[in-house]
Amino acid sequence: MEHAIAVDAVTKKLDGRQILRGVTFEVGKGQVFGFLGPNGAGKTTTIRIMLGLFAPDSGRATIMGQDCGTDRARQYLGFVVDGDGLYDNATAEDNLAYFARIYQRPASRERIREVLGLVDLADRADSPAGTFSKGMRQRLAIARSLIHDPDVLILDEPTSGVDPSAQIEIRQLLLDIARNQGKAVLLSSHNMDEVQRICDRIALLYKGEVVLSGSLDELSAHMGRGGVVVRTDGPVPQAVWGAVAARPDFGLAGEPWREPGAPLEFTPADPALVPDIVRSLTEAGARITAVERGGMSLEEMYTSIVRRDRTA
Ligand SMILES: Nc1ncnc2c1ncn2[C@@H]1O[C@H](COP(=O)(O)OP(=O)(O)OP(=O)(O)O)[C@@H](O)[C@H]1O
Repeated sequence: MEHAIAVDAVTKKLDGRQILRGVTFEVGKGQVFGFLGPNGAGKTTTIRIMLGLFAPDSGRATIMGQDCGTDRARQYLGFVVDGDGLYDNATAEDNLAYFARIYQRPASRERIREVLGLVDLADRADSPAGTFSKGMRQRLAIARSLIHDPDVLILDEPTSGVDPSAQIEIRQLLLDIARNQGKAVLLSSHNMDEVQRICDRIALLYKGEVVLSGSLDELSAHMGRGGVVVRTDGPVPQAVWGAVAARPDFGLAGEPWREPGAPLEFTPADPALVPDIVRSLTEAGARITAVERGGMSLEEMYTSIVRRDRTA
């Protein structure tokens, strides 16, 4: 299947410095893709290449199979980067009409009202953008990026600086755009919780390279090494942890007796050992309240990679 966005071994030098060192990732239609990385990792440079503002030194970047930077690629692409780019004195409707003309796809009044409805601003069509809250401006900017019905949407920190309830609305909108309209949404973000909530897949860029990529479920299970977390009712008595610590194949992690009330974490040699772990704990007198799969959160994955390297 053709990828909506395909970035393949892209390199880029700026001012004699190697900024991108072979960046590769793909985004499919209907997906929300999280593009992550610490400051200076090269996200904006990669986004500029996708928007056609920079050409790669080597490698290839395409939007719906068309080379980034070509008019054909641009027609498939909507974006909100570097602020919302709205005209404060123009009404919401006029802002959209203006951008539709830039895309050489003049939009009918019906189309403009339809897109404003999608971002829940239909009743503010005649209000100047300057009267809108930050969250409403961001939704109007997203509407603007959708006016020519692109297949791909690229958003740089779309919820930065908006209040929590407006963030929820924007996330819901992005999910709707991907799931119900089948568009590919690439979202750069420093907010791991947000990415974990709405993204299907991620790429973590670090020092100009993708150091982690894939579906969040797979990454979490893989980096958590298939472990399990067992929660108990009250502190774990010595006899209980002693019973499971005596079985190296159970893979008891840490020293639970040092932290009264902490859950017991295991990375068993074989997932089939989980019922044996539960039985051993119960027989030793533990009152188990929950057994959970112990994958890593995205934030834990991110910090384990970035911190590990910084301290190396
Ligand atoms: N036009 C330019 N000329 C020279 N160097 C640049 C240029 N643009 C960016 N850089 C450098 O490239 C590196 C990567 O920057 P980039 O903006 O792509 O990172 P980023 O991942 O988007 O970071 P942030 O999260 O802070 O936005 C930085 O060291 C930056 O100083």
